Parts: sequence; C-alpha cells; structure tokens
Amino acid sequence: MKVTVVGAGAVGASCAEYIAMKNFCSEVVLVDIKEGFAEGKAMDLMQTASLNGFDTKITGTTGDYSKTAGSHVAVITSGIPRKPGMTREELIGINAGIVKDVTANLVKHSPEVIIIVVSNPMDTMAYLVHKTSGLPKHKIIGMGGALDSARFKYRLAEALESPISDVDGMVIAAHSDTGMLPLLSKATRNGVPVTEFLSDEQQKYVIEETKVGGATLTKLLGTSAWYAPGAAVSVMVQAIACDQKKMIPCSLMLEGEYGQNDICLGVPAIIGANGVESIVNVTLTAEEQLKFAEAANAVREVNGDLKF
Ligand SMILES: O=C(O)C[C@H](O)C(=O)O
Repeated sequence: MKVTVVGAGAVGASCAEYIAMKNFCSEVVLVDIKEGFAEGKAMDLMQTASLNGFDTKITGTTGDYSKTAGSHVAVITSGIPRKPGMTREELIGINAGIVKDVTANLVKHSPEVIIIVVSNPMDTMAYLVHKTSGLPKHKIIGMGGALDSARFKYRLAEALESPISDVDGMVIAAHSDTGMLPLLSKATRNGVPVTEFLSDEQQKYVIEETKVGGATLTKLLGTSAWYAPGAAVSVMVQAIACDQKKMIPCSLMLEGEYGQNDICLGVPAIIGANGVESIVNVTLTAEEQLKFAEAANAVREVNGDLKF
C-alpha cells in the first residue's frame, strides 16, 4: 500500500515516521513545497530503517504530485500551525486555500484515494475537502477524535493514578478548544465507569484539560504538537491498510446522524479498507446532546467563512 503525506513539517514527518515504523505499508511519499525539505526528511527517516527495523520505503518530493500517483491513502497536514494564544479557527484564512489546492492535486493523481485531513481548523478543512474533491463521503476522514481521545485517556490515567492501558474513553464533536466533548459518562477503568472513582472536581479537571490539550502543548512548545497527532494518524492509516474495522472517533460528513446535516463533526466510526465503513450511533445524555449541538453551531459559523 502507498500512502502520501502532504506537509513534511513536524506533524507530517511524525506521521511518516510512525506509519513506517509500524511496517504495514510498502511506501510513504512525503510532499512539501519547500525545496529539498521533503527529500531531506525522507532520507533522514530512511536512515533510521535499519536501526528501527522497518522496510517501508520513504521518498520525498518538492511539490511533484505525479510521484504520489496511485496512493491508497493521503494525509493532509499542510498549512500553518497556530502560535500560543491563537485558536485553531484563526488559521482558516491561510489554510483553506492550501488545503483546497493540495486536495485537487492529490485527487488528480490518485482518483481512488482516501483522504485524512489533519490541517486546522480540522472540522472545517474536512468539510472543504468534501465540498471540493468530488470524492465519496466515506473517503474523507478528519483526524481529531483519535488524538483528542488519546489526550483524554492521558488525563484520565493521571487523575486515576492508573496505567493508561487500564483506561478507555472517547472524545467526539468538534476539534476545538471549546467544542470538544469528552464522553466522561462512557469512560471506564477496566470496564468500571470512571465516575465511580473520580470526584466531581477531578472529573471537571479531566474534561477541561482534555479540551485545551492542543493549546496547552502549543503554549509549552511555542508551536503545535506533533508526536500524538502523528501517532493518531498512523492508527487511522493502519485501520484502513489492514482493514481492521476499528472504532475511532473521526470528523465525518453527517447526514442526519446525531441530529446534524451538512457538517463535518467528530463521531465514532468503523474504519476499514473502504475508509469509513459506518458511523456508530451512541446514546448521549441530554447534556451531551446539547453540547454536541452547540459545537455544531460553532463549526457551522466557521464553515460560513469558506469560499469554494
Ligand atoms: O492544537 C493544535 O493547534 C494542533 C492540533 O490540532 C492538536 O490538537 O495538536
């Protein structure tokens, strides 16, 4: 299987690294507009192959999309990351044009491609890809829920003082500081609801820290995070490559599901060889339903700034 990763910055390189190291793809093509940058990252990563024990071939190109031809999956990480104090939504002005161009180039050379959107504001960028690519909706997947859920589990394990492997949980709705919806009501430690172990104060802490997970890292790093985003993408690509039918929250075009239409928002889905195999309908509490609807309203407002 051939996978293209557009954008060879920290997030794109991290995606390529984790995908290669897991050794389930034959080829990863890195694309960047900066002269020689993707080629350099690809060469550096290839020189880890004998050390890290993988056979995936990684190549790089400066904007030559003919090299991406025949990609089964493409990951769009292009655009600018936010700086401390910014919201993801503020990136729309620059990133929308970039994501639109990248999408057109990818589809031109790989008409059957499945696209994973990482660029921010992610839910709106996924919507843009739906509106401009001509691809069927099961082939466009926004990466947010896998990452946000990993951050949720990190915060849960911290509060529970437990190993992360004891913890399960999921974040749905928007990939934004205010619109994330960590489903605390469904989170468990070895099957036992975490609400049985955590005080109200701890529960509130976990939810709030999860929602600003990306912003916290941006403040610490001076730019946005890359390890967990790369790892989250690699899990999604592996689910497709190996037809795992794994349940992963992803930003998907909704047509009535969760009471929403014509919007990309994070919902649990079965991810396999076809991309989105199905959307999973989970029963939400009345409060969660309200929060989901509020997140949808906010994303819809940002979508309104798009020009097709
Ligand atoms: O936080 C960001 O701006 C980048 C990314 O969406 C993340 O959550 O790490």
